[in-house]
Amino acid sequence: MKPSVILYKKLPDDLLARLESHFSVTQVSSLSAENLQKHADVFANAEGILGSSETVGKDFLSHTPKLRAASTVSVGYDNFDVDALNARGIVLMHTPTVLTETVADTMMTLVLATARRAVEVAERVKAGEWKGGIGADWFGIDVHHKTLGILGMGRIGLALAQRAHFGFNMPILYNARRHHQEAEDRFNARYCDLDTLLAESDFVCISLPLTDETYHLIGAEQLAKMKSSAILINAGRGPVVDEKALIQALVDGKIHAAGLDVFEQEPLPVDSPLLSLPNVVALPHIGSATHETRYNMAACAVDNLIASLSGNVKENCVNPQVLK
Ligand SMILES: NC(=O)C1=CN([C@@H]2O[C@H](COP(=O)(O)OP(=O)(O)OC[C@H]3O[C@@H](n4cnc5c(N)ncnc54)[C@H](OP(=O)(O)O)[C@@H]3O)[C@@H](O)[C@H]2O)C=CC1
Ligand SMILES: O=CC(=O)O
Repeated sequence: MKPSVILYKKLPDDLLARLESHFSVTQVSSLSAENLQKHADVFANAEGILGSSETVGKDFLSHTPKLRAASTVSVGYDNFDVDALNARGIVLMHTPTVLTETVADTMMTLVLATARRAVEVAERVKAGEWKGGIGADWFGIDVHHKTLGILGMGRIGLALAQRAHFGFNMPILYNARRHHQEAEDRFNARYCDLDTLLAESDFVCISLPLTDETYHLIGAEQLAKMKSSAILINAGRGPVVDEKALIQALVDGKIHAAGLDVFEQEPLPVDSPLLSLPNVVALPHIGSATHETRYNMAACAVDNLIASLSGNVKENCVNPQVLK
């Protein structure tokens, strides 16, 4: 008999067929309490789950006594209680690498859009305000040759550094837990502590995961250390930045602008003050959202679930210690 798995995200037809050739698949709309109750038998027998964004913690695990593997269609896994998975010996698989270049493109989009005020001035054109030669109130600031600071020099940070160094001649500063020789050799990136990065960067770009250590890493104190001409870009996770402090810094002119793909609460509430600030570009968490990359992520997640439930894991495992 095929192992039973629960799918809580829509998949393209060919990938669904691939999943169904290995497993007995039950598709649910979400992992809500309502669905857990409605499909209690299915959850009780599930050996694997595949989907994204939903919280998988102790409560969920109490409904899935036979679970052996979880496959998330994302690289970030802060929505999983990894300690609880480890305690049960459940393998957690994710989708690094396939999305790296696309997310770096999104970060560069935010750098350019905020510096050149692309969204704001395009709105003014649509509103019929372009009536003659434009004046300084339409101008932005240069990106090329400015200093780009990267918080988190992992896969995405490295791909961003590549774009900034080769494409825009930008000096690169970075901070991570360790030095990254590849970034220093290929992009002439300079490792520095957080305070130095904040003080010297024209763009502070966050490509960090959300962990206990990175929660509110950027708050009022850190924002005050940035140049008043600097721009903050966050495509890591919303709670890495204290959003209230960010709003205050933007309102007070402590920093010049912000480009955000992630927020403390998603979807961003329609009454968020961020939405009424002209110097904010807010994207709806589209870091990896291209047709090609989302397909590749889904394919990777399907392969990850097949590999993990057949005891054939070679890559993309968050907690390899449970495999031993
Ligand atoms: N907006 C979006 O749609 C997307 C957002 N993301 C987010 O981006 C994150 C990064 O992805 P990816 O680059 O693949 O991950 P990596 O694991 O390759 O890189 C993470 C980097 O963060 C650094 N880091 C972690 N903790 C700390 C800390 N406490 N202090 C300083 N540096 C730290 C790591 O340091 P070290 O190298 O020293 O270990 C590493 O350089 C994801 O976890 C996810 O949250 C990812 C994809 C899409
Ligand atoms: O935020 C997206 C991810 O893949 O992580």
